[in-house]
Amino acid sequence: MAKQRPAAAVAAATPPGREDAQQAPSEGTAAPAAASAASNSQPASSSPSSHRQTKHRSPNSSRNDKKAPSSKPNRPSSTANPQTRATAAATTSNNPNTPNPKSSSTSAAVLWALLILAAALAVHWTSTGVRKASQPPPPNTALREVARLLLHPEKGILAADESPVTFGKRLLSYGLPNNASVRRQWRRTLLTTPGLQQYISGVILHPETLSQLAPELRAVAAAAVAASPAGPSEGTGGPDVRADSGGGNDTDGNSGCGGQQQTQQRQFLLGVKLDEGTAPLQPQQQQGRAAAAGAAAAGPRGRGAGGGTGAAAGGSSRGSGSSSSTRGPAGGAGGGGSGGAGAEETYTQGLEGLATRCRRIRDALTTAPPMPAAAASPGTPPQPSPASPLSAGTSPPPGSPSPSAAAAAASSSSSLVSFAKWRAVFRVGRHTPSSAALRRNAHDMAAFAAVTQKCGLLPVLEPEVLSEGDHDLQRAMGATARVLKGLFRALRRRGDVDVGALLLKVAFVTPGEQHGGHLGVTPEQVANATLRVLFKTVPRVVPGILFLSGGQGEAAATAHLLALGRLVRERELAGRPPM
Ligand SMILES: O=P(O)(O)OC[C@H]1O[C@](O)(COP(=O)(O)O)[C@@H](O)[C@@H]1O
Repeated sequence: MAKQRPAAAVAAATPPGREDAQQAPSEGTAAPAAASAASNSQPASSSPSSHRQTKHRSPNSSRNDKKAPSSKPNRPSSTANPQTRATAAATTSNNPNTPNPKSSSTSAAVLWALLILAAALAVHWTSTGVRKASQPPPPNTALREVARLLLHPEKGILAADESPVTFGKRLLSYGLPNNASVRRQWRRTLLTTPGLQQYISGVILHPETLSQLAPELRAVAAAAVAASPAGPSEGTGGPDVRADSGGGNDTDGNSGCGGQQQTQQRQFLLGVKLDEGTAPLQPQQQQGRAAAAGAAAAGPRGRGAGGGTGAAAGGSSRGSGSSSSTRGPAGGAGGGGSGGAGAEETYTQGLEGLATRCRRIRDALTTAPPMPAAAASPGTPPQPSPASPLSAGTSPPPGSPSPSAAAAAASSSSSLVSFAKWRAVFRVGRHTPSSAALRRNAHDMAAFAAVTQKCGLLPVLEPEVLSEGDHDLQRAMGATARVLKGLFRALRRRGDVDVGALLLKVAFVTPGEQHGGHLGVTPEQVANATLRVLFKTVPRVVPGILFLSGGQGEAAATAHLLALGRLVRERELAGRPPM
Protein backbone atom coordinates (compact mmCIF):
# COMPACT_ATOMS: atom_id res chain seq x y z
CA MET A 1 0.00 0.00 0.00
CA ALA A 2 2.60 2.45 1.07
CA LYS A 3 4.64 1.63 -1.98
CA GLN A 4 1.94 3.01 -4.16
CA ARG A 5 2.27 6.39 -2.59
CA PRO A 6 5.42 8.35 -2.13
CA ALA A 7 3.60 10.60 0.31
CA ALA A 8 3.39 7.69 2.73
CA ALA A 9 7.08 8.07 3.32
CA VAL A 10 6.35 10.80 5.82
CA ALA A 11 7.53 9.61 9.15
CA ALA A 12 7.80 10.86 12.65
CA ALA A 13 10.85 11.48 14.74
CA THR A 14 10.97 12.92 18.19
CA PRO A 15 14.33 14.46 18.90
CA PRO A 16 15.44 12.86 22.12
CA GLY A 17 16.75 14.66 25.10
CA ARG A 18 14.39 17.57 24.58
CA GLU A 19 13.42 19.24 27.78
CA ASP A 20 10.53 21.55 28.26
CA ALA A 21 11.87 24.99 27.69
CA GLN A 22 9.79 27.59 25.93
CA GLN A 23 12.85 29.54 24.94
CA ALA A 24 14.16 29.24 21.44
CA PRO A 25 17.85 28.74 21.01
CA SER A 26 20.14 31.43 19.77
CA GLU A 27 18.72 34.14 17.55
CA GLY A 28 21.67 34.33 15.22
CA THR A 29 20.86 33.64 11.59
CA ALA A 30 17.63 35.18 10.45
CA ALA A 31 17.51 38.92 10.03
CA PRO A 32 15.72 40.04 13.17
CA ALA A 33 13.85 43.06 11.86
CA ALA A 34 12.31 44.03 15.16
CA ALA A 35 15.35 43.12 17.19
CA SER A 36 17.61 45.32 15.17
CA ALA A 37 15.07 48.12 15.30
CA ALA A 38 15.06 47.79 19.06
CA SER A 39 18.81 47.80 19.31
CA ASN A 40 19.05 50.89 17.19
CA SER A 41 16.64 52.79 19.30
CA GLN A 42 18.18 51.97 22.65
CA PRO A 43 15.31 52.13 25.07
CA ALA A 44 15.55 52.64 28.81
CA SER A 45 17.16 49.85 30.75
CA SER A 46 13.95 49.10 32.58
CA SER A 47 12.44 47.75 29.40
CA PRO A 48 11.97 44.02 29.06
CA SER A 49 14.60 43.87 26.35
CA SER A 50 17.23 45.79 28.19
CA HIS A 51 19.66 42.91 28.10
CA ARG A 52 19.53 42.62 24.36
CA GLN A 53 19.78 46.34 23.95
CA THR A 54 22.83 46.48 26.15
CA LYS A 55 24.44 43.92 23.93
CA HIS A 56 23.74 45.86 20.76
CA ARG A 57 24.33 49.36 22.05
CA SER A 58 27.20 51.26 20.49
CA PRO A 59 29.91 52.63 22.79
CA ASN A 60 28.95 56.18 21.88
CA SER A 61 25.34 55.87 22.68
CA SER A 62 26.13 54.16 25.93
CA ARG A 63 28.30 57.08 26.94
CA ASN A 64 25.55 59.50 26.05
CA ASP A 65 23.05 57.57 28.09
CA LYS A 66 25.16 57.92 31.19
CA LYS A 67 26.14 61.51 30.61
CA ALA A 68 22.74 63.02 30.35
CA PRO A 69 21.47 62.29 33.84
CA SER A 70 24.83 62.92 35.59
CA SER A 71 25.14 66.46 34.26
CA LYS A 72 21.93 67.33 36.12
CA PRO A 73 22.17 65.36 39.31
CA ASN A 74 19.51 67.20 41.27
CA ARG A 75 17.19 68.05 38.46
CA PRO A 76 13.79 68.93 39.87
CA SER A 77 10.90 67.08 38.33
CA SER A 78 9.61 70.36 36.88
CA THR A 79 12.44 70.30 34.36
CA ALA A 80 10.43 67.75 32.51
CA ASN A 81 8.42 70.69 31.30
CA PRO A 82 10.42 72.39 28.53
CA GLN A 83 8.75 75.72 29.25
CA THR A 84 9.89 75.73 32.88
CA ARG A 85 13.34 74.59 31.92
CA ALA A 86 13.81 77.49 29.49
CA THR A 87 12.75 79.97 32.17
CA ALA A 88 15.07 78.49 34.75
CA ALA A 89 17.99 78.67 32.36
CA ALA A 90 17.33 82.32 31.60
CA THR A 91 17.07 83.42 35.24
CA THR A 92 20.23 81.69 36.35
CA SER A 93 22.47 82.69 33.50
CA ASN A 94 24.24 85.40 35.51
CA ASN A 95 25.13 83.20 38.43
CA PRO A 96 28.72 81.92 38.09
CA ASN A 97 27.95 78.83 40.24
CA THR A 98 25.21 77.62 38.05
CA PRO A 99 26.04 75.27 35.18
CA ASN A 100 26.32 76.61 31.67
CA PRO A 101 22.67 77.12 30.62
CA LYS A 102 23.38 76.07 27.02
CA SER A 103 24.88 72.73 28.00
CA SER A 104 22.24 72.08 30.64
CA SER A 105 19.42 72.74 28.24
CA THR A 106 21.09 70.46 25.65
CA SER A 107 21.42 67.70 28.23
CA ALA A 108 17.86 68.17 29.32
CA ALA A 109 16.69 68.02 25.74
CA VAL A 110 18.64 64.80 25.21
CA LEU A 111 17.18 63.32 28.36
CA TRP A 112 13.72 64.43 27.37
CA ALA A 113 14.09 62.87 23.94
CA LEU A 114 15.30 59.62 25.46
CA LEU A 115 12.34 59.51 27.81
CA ILE A 116 9.91 59.97 24.95
CA LEU A 117 11.71 57.30 22.94
CA ALA A 118 11.59 54.85 25.83
CA ALA A 119 7.87 55.44 26.33
CA ALA A 120 7.19 54.99 22.62
CA LEU A 121 9.16 51.74 22.55
CA ALA A 122 7.36 50.42 25.60
CA VAL A 123 4.03 50.98 23.86
CA HIS A 124 5.36 49.43 20.63
CA TRP A 125 6.64 46.30 22.40
CA THR A 126 3.44 45.81 24.24
CA SER A 127 1.38 46.10 21.09
CA THR A 128 3.64 43.87 19.01
CA GLY A 129 3.69 41.17 21.60
CA VAL A 130 7.37 41.24 22.48
CA ARG A 131 6.46 41.61 26.11
CA LYS A 132 3.91 38.85 25.79
CA ALA A 133 6.63 36.58 24.43
CA SER A 134 8.18 36.36 27.84
CA GLN A 135 4.92 34.95 29.15
CA PRO A 136 4.14 31.85 27.09
CA PRO A 137 0.57 30.59 27.29
CA PRO A 138 -0.14 27.69 29.63
CA PRO A 139 0.45 24.23 28.15
CA ASN A 140 -2.45 22.93 26.10
CA THR A 141 -2.48 19.45 27.56
CA ALA A 142 -5.17 18.10 25.25
CA LEU A 143 -3.27 19.04 22.11
CA ARG A 144 0.07 17.95 23.54
CA GLU A 145 -1.52 14.57 24.02
CA VAL A 146 -2.63 14.49 20.39
CA ALA A 147 0.94 15.26 19.37
CA ARG A 148 2.24 12.47 21.53
CA LEU A 149 -0.10 9.96 19.98
CA LEU A 150 0.87 11.00 16.48
CA LEU A 151 4.54 10.63 17.36
CA HIS A 152 4.31 6.94 17.99
CA PRO A 153 7.89 5.67 17.73
CA GLU A 154 7.03 2.79 15.42
CA LYS A 155 4.56 4.48 13.13
CA GLY A 156 4.43 7.07 10.42
CA ILE A 157 1.91 9.52 9.15
CA LEU A 158 0.19 8.98 5.84
CA ALA A 159 -0.14 12.13 3.76
CA ALA A 160 -3.24 11.59 1.65
CA ASP A 161 -3.98 15.27 1.19
CA GLU A 162 -2.54 15.91 -2.23
CA SER A 163 -4.51 18.39 -4.23
CA PRO A 164 -6.61 17.20 -7.16
CA VAL A 165 -3.98 18.46 -9.61
CA THR A 166 -1.17 16.49 -7.98
CA PHE A 167 -3.46 13.53 -7.67
CA GLY A 168 -4.34 13.77 -11.34
CA LYS A 169 -0.75 13.18 -12.36
CA ARG A 170 -0.61 9.98 -10.43
CA LEU A 171 -3.92 8.79 -11.79
CA LEU A 172 -2.85 9.66 -15.30
CA SER A 173 0.08 7.28 -15.10
CA TYR A 174 -2.37 4.47 -14.47
CA GLY A 175 -4.62 5.62 -17.25
CA LEU A 176 -7.29 6.66 -14.78
CA PRO A 177 -9.37 9.77 -15.08
CA ASN A 178 -8.99 12.42 -12.43
CA ASN A 179 -12.43 12.88 -11.00
CA ALA A 180 -13.95 12.93 -7.55
CA SER A 181 -15.22 9.37 -7.81
CA VAL A 182 -11.82 7.90 -8.70
CA ARG A 183 -10.08 9.94 -6.01
CA ARG A 184 -12.64 8.69 -3.53
CA GLN A 185 -12.09 5.06 -4.50
CA TRP A 186 -8.33 5.40 -4.34
CA ARG A 187 -8.39 6.93 -0.90
CA ARG A 188 -11.02 4.49 0.27
CA THR A 189 -8.67 1.64 -0.65
CA LEU A 190 -5.88 3.25 1.35
CA LEU A 191 -7.97 4.02 4.40
CA THR A 192 -9.64 0.64 4.63
CA THR A 193 -6.41 -1.34 4.34
CA PRO A 194 -6.63 -4.01 7.04
CA GLY A 195 -4.31 -3.31 9.94
CA LEU A 196 -3.48 0.20 8.77
CA GLN A 197 -3.41 1.47 12.33
CA GLN A 198 -0.57 -0.86 13.20
CA TYR A 199 1.75 1.18 11.04
CA ILE A 200 0.12 4.55 10.70
CA SER A 201 -0.62 6.84 13.62
CA GLY A 202 -2.44 9.45 11.59
CA VAL A 203 -3.62 10.37 8.15
CA ILE A 204 -3.63 13.83 6.65
CA LEU A 205 -6.76 14.11 4.59
CA HIS A 206 -7.77 16.44 1.85
CA PRO A 207 -10.99 18.23 2.85
CA GLU A 208 -12.90 16.52 0.07
CA THR A 209 -12.24 13.15 1.70
CA LEU A 210 -14.13 14.11 4.81
CA SER A 211 -17.36 14.37 2.93
CA GLN A 212 -16.60 11.57 0.47
CA LEU A 213 -15.65 8.97 3.03
CA ALA A 214 -17.35 9.97 6.26
CA PRO A 215 -18.73 6.48 7.04
CA GLU A 216 -15.40 4.81 6.25
CA LEU A 217 -13.49 7.29 8.38
CA ARG A 218 -15.84 6.78 11.29
CA ALA A 219 -15.47 3.03 10.92
CA VAL A 220 -11.69 3.21 10.80
CA ALA A 221 -11.55 5.38 13.90
CA ALA A 222 -14.09 3.25 15.70
CA ALA A 223 -12.29 0.04 14.75
CA ALA A 224 -9.02 1.42 15.99
CA VAL A 225 -10.49 2.24 19.36
CA ALA A 226 -12.70 -0.84 19.63
CA ALA A 227 -9.78 -3.11 18.81
CA SER A 228 -7.96 -1.87 21.85
CA PRO A 229 -8.12 -4.37 24.72
CA ALA A 230 -8.35 -1.39 27.02
CA GLY A 231 -11.72 -0.54 25.54
CA PRO A 232 -12.95 2.53 23.80
CA SER A 233 -11.82 5.95 24.78
CA GLU A 234 -13.72 9.15 24.28
CA GLY A 235 -12.62 10.21 20.87
CA THR A 236 -9.19 10.92 19.59
CA GLY A 237 -8.89 14.61 19.92
CA GLY A 238 -9.95 15.35 23.46
CA PRO A 239 -8.09 15.44 26.70
CA ASP A 240 -9.72 12.19 27.76
CA VAL A 241 -8.12 10.27 24.96
CA ARG A 242 -6.35 8.13 27.54
CA ALA A 243 -9.15 8.15 30.06
CA ASP A 244 -9.05 4.37 30.16
CA SER A 245 -5.43 4.29 31.14
CA GLY A 246 -3.74 4.50 34.44
CA GLY A 247 -0.66 6.01 32.97
CA GLY A 248 -0.61 9.30 34.75
CA ASN A 249 0.86 12.23 32.94
CA ASP A 250 3.95 10.78 31.35
CA THR A 251 4.87 12.49 28.16
CA ASP A 252 7.61 10.46 26.62
CA GLY A 253 5.38 8.48 24.33
CA ASN A 254 7.02 5.18 25.16
CA SER A 255 6.02 4.36 28.68
CA GLY A 256 2.81 3.59 30.46
CA CYS A 257 0.92 0.53 31.55
CA GLY A 258 0.01 -2.24 29.16
CA GLY A 259 -3.55 -1.16 28.56
CA GLN A 260 -2.52 2.32 27.76
CA GLN A 261 0.16 1.15 25.39
CA GLN A 262 -2.35 -0.99 23.59
CA THR A 263 -4.64 1.96 23.22
CA GLN A 264 -1.85 4.04 21.82
CA GLN A 265 -0.84 1.36 19.38
CA ARG A 266 -4.36 1.24 18.04
CA GLN A 267 -4.92 4.93 17.97
CA PHE A 268 -5.44 6.38 14.58
CA LEU A 269 -5.80 10.09 14.25
CA LEU A 270 -7.27 12.07 11.43
CA GLY A 271 -6.05 15.45 10.29
CA VAL A 272 -7.03 17.74 7.49
CA LYS A 273 -5.05 20.05 5.26
CA LEU A 274 -6.49 23.47 5.96
CA ASP A 275 -4.42 25.71 3.75
CA GLU A 276 -5.71 26.64 0.34
CA GLY A 277 -2.56 26.42 -1.68
CA THR A 278 -0.08 29.08 -2.64
CA ALA A 279 -0.20 32.29 -4.61
CA PRO A 280 2.57 34.56 -5.86
CA LEU A 281 3.90 36.73 -3.11
CA GLN A 282 4.14 39.86 -5.22
CA PRO A 283 2.17 39.10 -8.35
CA GLN A 284 3.10 42.22 -10.28
CA GLN A 285 6.78 42.15 -9.50
CA GLN A 286 7.08 38.42 -10.01
CA GLN A 287 5.22 38.41 -13.29
CA GLY A 288 7.27 41.31 -14.54
CA ARG A 289 10.49 39.53 -13.75
CA ALA A 290 9.30 36.31 -15.34
CA ALA A 291 8.22 38.09 -18.48
CA ALA A 292 11.51 39.91 -18.72
CA ALA A 293 13.32 36.63 -18.42
CA GLY A 294 11.35 35.38 -21.36
CA ALA A 295 9.63 32.75 -19.30
CA ALA A 296 7.14 30.90 -21.38
CA ALA A 297 4.01 29.40 -19.99
CA ALA A 298 3.40 29.73 -16.32
CA GLY A 299 3.38 26.37 -14.65
CA PRO A 300 0.36 25.12 -12.84
CA ARG A 301 1.57 26.67 -9.61
CA GLY A 302 0.01 29.35 -7.67
CA ARG A 303 -3.64 28.49 -7.50
CA GLY A 304 -5.05 27.17 -4.32
CA ALA A 305 -6.46 23.76 -3.78
CA GLY A 306 -9.71 25.50 -2.99
CA GLY A 307 -9.66 27.07 -6.42
CA GLY A 308 -8.42 23.87 -7.95
CA THR A 309 -7.42 25.28 -11.30
CA GLY A 310 -4.33 25.21 -13.42
CA ALA A 311 -3.59 21.71 -14.53
CA ALA A 312 -0.87 22.52 -17.02
CA ALA A 313 2.07 20.17 -16.88
CA GLY A 314 5.71 21.05 -16.59
CA GLY A 315 7.46 23.32 -14.16
CA SER A 316 9.48 22.03 -11.35
CA SER A 317 9.59 18.64 -9.85
CA ARG A 318 8.17 19.94 -6.65
CA GLY A 319 5.86 22.85 -7.08
CA SER A 320 5.12 25.52 -4.63
CA GLY A 321 1.42 25.58 -5.25
CA SER A 322 -0.98 23.15 -3.79
CA SER A 323 -2.31 22.64 -7.21
CA SER A 324 1.10 22.51 -8.69
CA SER A 325 3.16 19.72 -7.24
CA THR A 326 4.28 17.80 -10.21
CA ARG A 327 6.02 14.96 -8.52
CA GLY A 328 6.23 11.98 -10.78
CA PRO A 329 3.75 9.21 -10.31
CA ALA A 330 6.32 6.83 -8.93
CA GLY A 331 7.73 9.36 -6.57
CA GLY A 332 10.62 10.35 -8.74
CA ALA A 333 11.44 13.85 -9.70
CA GLY A 334 9.67 15.34 -12.63
CA GLY A 335 11.42 17.49 -15.13
CA GLY A 336 12.13 21.10 -15.32
CA GLY A 337 14.28 23.66 -13.70
CA SER A 338 13.52 26.47 -11.40
CA GLY A 339 13.66 29.46 -13.65
CA GLY A 340 11.05 31.75 -15.07
CA ALA A 341 7.65 31.95 -13.53
CA GLY A 342 8.47 28.79 -11.65
CA ALA A 343 10.98 30.65 -9.52
CA GLU A 344 8.51 33.01 -7.99
CA GLU A 345 8.09 33.19 -4.26
CA THR A 346 4.76 32.46 -2.76
CA TYR A 347 2.62 32.82 0.30
CA THR A 348 0.00 30.35 1.40
CA GLN A 349 -3.66 31.17 1.05
CA GLY A 350 -6.36 30.26 3.52
CA LEU A 351 -6.12 32.58 6.50
CA GLU A 352 -9.31 34.33 5.56
CA GLY A 353 -12.23 32.57 7.18
CA LEU A 354 -9.87 30.05 8.74
CA ALA A 355 -11.55 29.99 12.14
CA THR A 356 -14.88 29.16 10.56
CA ARG A 357 -13.40 26.49 8.30
CA CYS A 358 -11.54 25.05 11.23
CA ARG A 359 -14.71 24.67 13.26
CA ARG A 360 -16.53 23.12 10.33
CA ILE A 361 -13.79 20.59 9.75
CA ARG A 362 -13.65 19.78 13.42
CA ASP A 363 -17.39 19.30 13.64
CA ALA A 364 -17.78 17.50 10.33
CA LEU A 365 -16.84 14.12 11.69
CA THR A 366 -17.73 13.18 15.21
CA THR A 367 -18.17 9.98 17.13
CA ALA A 368 -21.80 10.92 17.54
CA PRO A 369 -23.70 12.25 14.54
CA PRO A 370 -23.42 16.04 14.59
CA MET A 371 -26.41 17.95 15.82
CA PRO A 372 -28.14 20.12 13.29
CA ALA A 373 -28.51 23.75 14.20
CA ALA A 374 -32.07 23.36 15.42
CA ALA A 375 -31.01 20.68 17.89
CA ALA A 376 -28.22 22.67 19.43
CA SER A 377 -30.18 23.31 22.58
CA PRO A 378 -29.55 21.06 25.58
CA GLY A 379 -31.63 17.95 25.88
CA THR A 380 -32.44 17.59 22.20
CA PRO A 381 -31.65 14.06 21.01
CA PRO A 382 -29.00 13.69 18.30
CA GLN A 383 -30.29 13.74 14.76
CA PRO A 384 -29.05 11.79 11.77
CA SER A 385 -25.93 13.21 10.25
CA PRO A 386 -26.67 15.93 7.74
CA ALA A 387 -24.69 16.26 4.55
CA SER A 388 -21.13 17.24 5.19
CA PRO A 389 -20.88 20.89 6.04
CA LEU A 390 -17.52 21.10 4.29
CA SER A 391 -17.24 23.49 1.48
CA ALA A 392 -14.96 26.17 0.27
CA GLY A 393 -17.27 28.76 1.80
CA THR A 394 -15.99 30.75 4.69
CA SER A 395 -19.09 31.66 6.62
CA PRO A 396 -21.33 29.32 8.56
CA PRO A 397 -24.68 28.46 7.08
CA PRO A 398 -27.58 30.47 8.41
CA GLY A 399 -28.79 29.22 11.76
CA SER A 400 -25.54 27.49 12.63
CA PRO A 401 -24.77 27.31 16.31
CA SER A 402 -22.48 29.99 17.66
CA PRO A 403 -18.78 29.13 17.85
CA SER A 404 -19.03 28.42 21.55
CA ALA A 405 -22.09 26.21 21.11
CA ALA A 406 -20.34 24.40 18.28
CA ALA A 407 -17.27 23.95 20.44
CA ALA A 408 -19.38 22.55 23.25
CA ALA A 409 -21.19 20.25 20.84
CA ALA A 410 -17.91 19.12 19.35
CA SER A 411 -16.40 18.30 22.69
CA SER A 412 -19.44 16.34 23.78
CA SER A 413 -19.61 14.39 20.54
CA SER A 414 -15.80 14.04 20.23
CA SER A 415 -14.46 15.22 16.95
CA LEU A 416 -12.63 12.57 14.99
CA VAL A 417 -10.48 15.22 13.41
CA SER A 418 -7.56 15.93 15.70
CA PHE A 419 -5.09 17.97 13.73
CA ALA A 420 -4.74 20.35 10.81
CA LYS A 421 -1.92 21.02 8.40
CA TRP A 422 -0.61 24.19 6.75
CA ARG A 423 2.08 24.09 4.10
CA ALA A 424 4.24 27.07 3.19
CA VAL A 425 6.83 26.86 0.47
CA PHE A 426 10.27 28.43 0.24
CA ARG A 427 12.66 28.53 -2.68
CA VAL A 428 16.39 28.65 -2.41
CA GLY A 429 17.80 30.98 -5.02
CA ARG A 430 20.33 33.71 -5.34
CA HIS A 431 18.05 36.13 -3.55
CA THR A 432 15.62 33.75 -1.95
CA PRO A 433 14.11 33.02 0.42
CA SER A 434 13.67 36.76 0.64
CA SER A 435 12.96 38.40 3.93
CA ALA A 436 9.50 39.32 2.61
CA ALA A 437 8.73 35.66 1.96
CA LEU A 438 10.18 34.60 5.30
CA ARG A 439 8.21 37.20 7.21
CA ARG A 440 4.90 36.72 5.44
CA ASN A 441 4.91 32.94 5.65
CA ALA A 442 6.15 32.88 9.22
CA HIS A 443 3.48 35.34 10.25
CA ASP A 444 0.74 33.36 8.52
CA MET A 445 1.88 30.02 9.87
CA ALA A 446 1.90 31.44 13.37
CA ALA A 447 -1.60 32.83 12.83
CA PHE A 448 -2.72 29.42 11.59
CA ALA A 449 -1.27 27.78 14.69
CA ALA A 450 -3.12 30.19 16.94
CA VAL A 451 -6.46 29.69 15.21
CA THR A 452 -6.25 25.91 15.10
CA GLN A 453 -5.18 25.62 18.72
CA LYS A 454 -8.08 27.81 19.73
CA CYS A 455 -10.39 25.61 17.70
CA GLY A 456 -9.09 22.47 19.42
CA LEU A 457 -6.98 21.03 16.62
CA LEU A 458 -3.27 20.34 16.76
CA PRO A 459 -1.44 22.49 14.20
CA VAL A 460 1.03 20.72 11.94
CA LEU A 461 3.25 23.35 10.37
CA GLU A 462 4.94 22.43 7.13
CA PRO A 463 7.48 25.04 6.07
CA GLU A 464 8.88 23.24 3.07
CA VAL A 465 12.19 24.36 1.63
CA LEU A 466 12.03 23.08 -1.93
CA SER A 467 14.84 20.98 -3.30
CA GLU A 468 14.77 22.54 -6.73
CA GLY A 469 17.60 24.91 -7.50
CA ASP A 470 21.35 24.78 -7.87
CA HIS A 471 22.27 25.45 -4.24
CA ASP A 472 24.76 23.34 -2.35
CA LEU A 473 24.23 21.67 1.01
CA GLN A 474 25.58 24.63 2.92
CA ARG A 475 23.11 27.03 1.35
CA ALA A 476 20.27 24.62 1.92
CA MET A 477 21.21 24.57 5.60
CA GLY A 478 21.29 28.34 5.76
CA ALA A 479 17.92 28.71 4.06
CA THR A 480 16.27 26.13 6.28
CA ALA A 481 17.71 27.75 9.37
CA ARG A 482 16.36 31.15 8.35
CA VAL A 483 12.94 29.71 7.66
CA LEU A 484 12.74 27.95 11.02
CA LYS A 485 14.13 30.83 13.03
CA GLY A 486 11.63 33.16 11.41
CA LEU A 487 8.80 30.77 12.14
CA PHE A 488 9.58 30.31 15.81
CA ARG A 489 10.23 34.00 16.25
CA ALA A 490 6.78 34.73 14.82
CA LEU A 491 5.22 32.13 17.11
CA ARG A 492 6.91 33.60 20.17
CA ARG A 493 5.93 37.10 19.25
CA ARG A 494 2.27 36.19 19.03
CA GLY A 495 2.37 35.04 22.61
CA ASP A 496 -0.83 32.99 22.27
CA VAL A 497 0.52 29.78 20.76
CA ASP A 498 1.61 26.84 22.91
CA VAL A 499 4.73 25.80 21.04
CA GLY A 500 4.60 22.50 22.92
CA ALA A 501 1.30 21.75 21.21
CA LEU A 502 2.27 21.75 17.56
CA LEU A 503 4.23 19.56 15.21
CA LEU A 504 6.72 20.57 12.60
CA LYS A 505 6.89 18.89 9.19
CA VAL A 506 10.05 19.67 7.27
CA ALA A 507 12.05 18.51 4.30
CA PHE A 508 15.41 16.82 4.66
CA VAL A 509 18.18 19.28 4.05
CA THR A 510 19.80 18.37 0.73
CA PRO A 511 21.62 20.15 -2.06
CA GLY A 512 19.39 21.49 -4.82
CA GLU A 513 18.41 19.20 -7.63
CA GLN A 514 20.62 21.03 -10.10
CA HIS A 515 23.49 20.50 -7.71
CA GLY A 516 23.04 16.78 -7.65
CA GLY A 517 20.22 16.77 -5.11
CA HIS A 518 20.29 14.12 -2.44
CA LEU A 519 22.04 11.80 -4.86
CA GLY A 520 25.16 13.91 -4.65
CA VAL A 521 25.56 13.35 -0.92
CA THR A 522 25.37 10.40 1.42
CA PRO A 523 22.38 9.78 3.68
CA GLU A 524 24.73 10.46 6.59
CA GLN A 525 25.55 13.90 5.21
CA VAL A 526 21.88 14.65 4.75
CA ALA A 527 21.11 13.47 8.26
CA ASN A 528 23.95 15.45 9.73
CA ALA A 529 22.96 18.66 7.93
CA THR A 530 19.29 18.23 8.78
CA LEU A 531 19.89 17.53 12.44
CA ARG A 532 22.34 20.39 12.81
CA VAL A 533 19.81 22.87 11.51
CA LEU A 534 16.94 21.48 13.52
CA PHE A 535 18.78 21.49 16.81
CA LYS A 536 19.98 24.99 16.21
CA THR A 537 16.59 26.42 15.43
CA VAL A 538 13.73 24.39 16.89
CA PRO A 539 12.83 25.11 20.51
CA ARG A 540 13.13 22.10 22.75
CA VAL A 541 9.50 22.34 23.74
CA VAL A 542 8.35 21.29 20.27
CA PRO A 543 7.29 17.69 20.81
CA GLY A 544 8.37 16.24 17.49
CA ILE A 545 9.35 16.72 13.90
CA LEU A 546 7.89 14.94 10.90
CA PHE A 547 9.71 14.65 7.61
CA LEU A 548 8.11 15.04 4.25
CA SER A 549 9.55 13.23 1.29
CA GLY A 550 9.74 16.34 -0.86
CA GLY A 551 9.64 14.32 -4.02
CA GLN A 552 12.27 11.82 -2.93
CA GLY A 553 11.46 8.25 -3.66
CA GLU A 554 10.57 5.93 -0.82
CA ALA A 555 14.02 4.35 -0.77
CA ALA A 556 15.81 7.67 -0.41
CA ALA A 557 13.39 9.06 2.17
CA THR A 558 13.68 5.88 4.20
CA ALA A 559 17.47 5.92 3.99
CA HIS A 560 17.50 9.50 5.25
CA LEU A 561 15.17 8.71 8.12
CA LEU A 562 17.28 5.74 9.13
CA ALA A 563 20.45 7.81 8.99
CA LEU A 564 18.82 10.48 11.15
CA GLY A 565 17.76 7.91 13.70
CA ARG A 566 21.22 6.37 13.76
CA LEU A 567 22.88 9.72 14.25
CA VAL A 568 20.63 10.65 17.14
CA ARG A 569 21.14 7.28 18.77
CA GLU A 570 24.92 7.37 18.37
CA ARG A 571 25.10 10.73 20.02
CA GLU A 572 22.78 9.64 22.77
CA LEU A 573 24.88 6.58 23.47
CA ALA A 574 27.95 8.74 23.59
CA GLY A 575 26.18 10.91 26.16
CA ARG A 576 26.30 13.91 23.87
CA PRO A 577 23.45 16.25 23.08
CA PRO A 578 22.00 15.40 19.68
CA MET A 579 23.77 18.37 18.08
O1 LIG B 1 -0.63 18.60 -3.98
P1 LIG B 1 -0.07 19.48 -2.98
O2 LIG B 1 -1.15 20.16 -2.22
O3 LIG B 1 0.93 20.42 -3.53
O4 LIG B 1 0.65 18.63 -1.88
C1 LIG B 1 1.49 17.60 -2.19
C2 LIG B 1 1.91 16.86 -0.95
O5 LIG B 1 2.90 17.58 -0.26
C3 LIG B 1 2.82 17.25 1.12
O6 LIG B 1 2.52 18.43 1.78
C4 LIG B 1 4.11 16.61 1.51
O7 LIG B 1 4.17 15.41 0.82
P2 LIG B 1 5.44 14.50 0.71
O8 LIG B 1 5.74 13.97 2.05
O9 LIG B 1 5.09 13.42 -0.23
O10 LIG B 1 6.55 15.35 0.22
C5 LIG B 1 1.68 16.28 1.28
O11 LIG B 1 1.09 16.41 2.54
C6 LIG B 1 0.86 16.59 0.08
O12 LIG B 1 0.10 15.48 -0.26
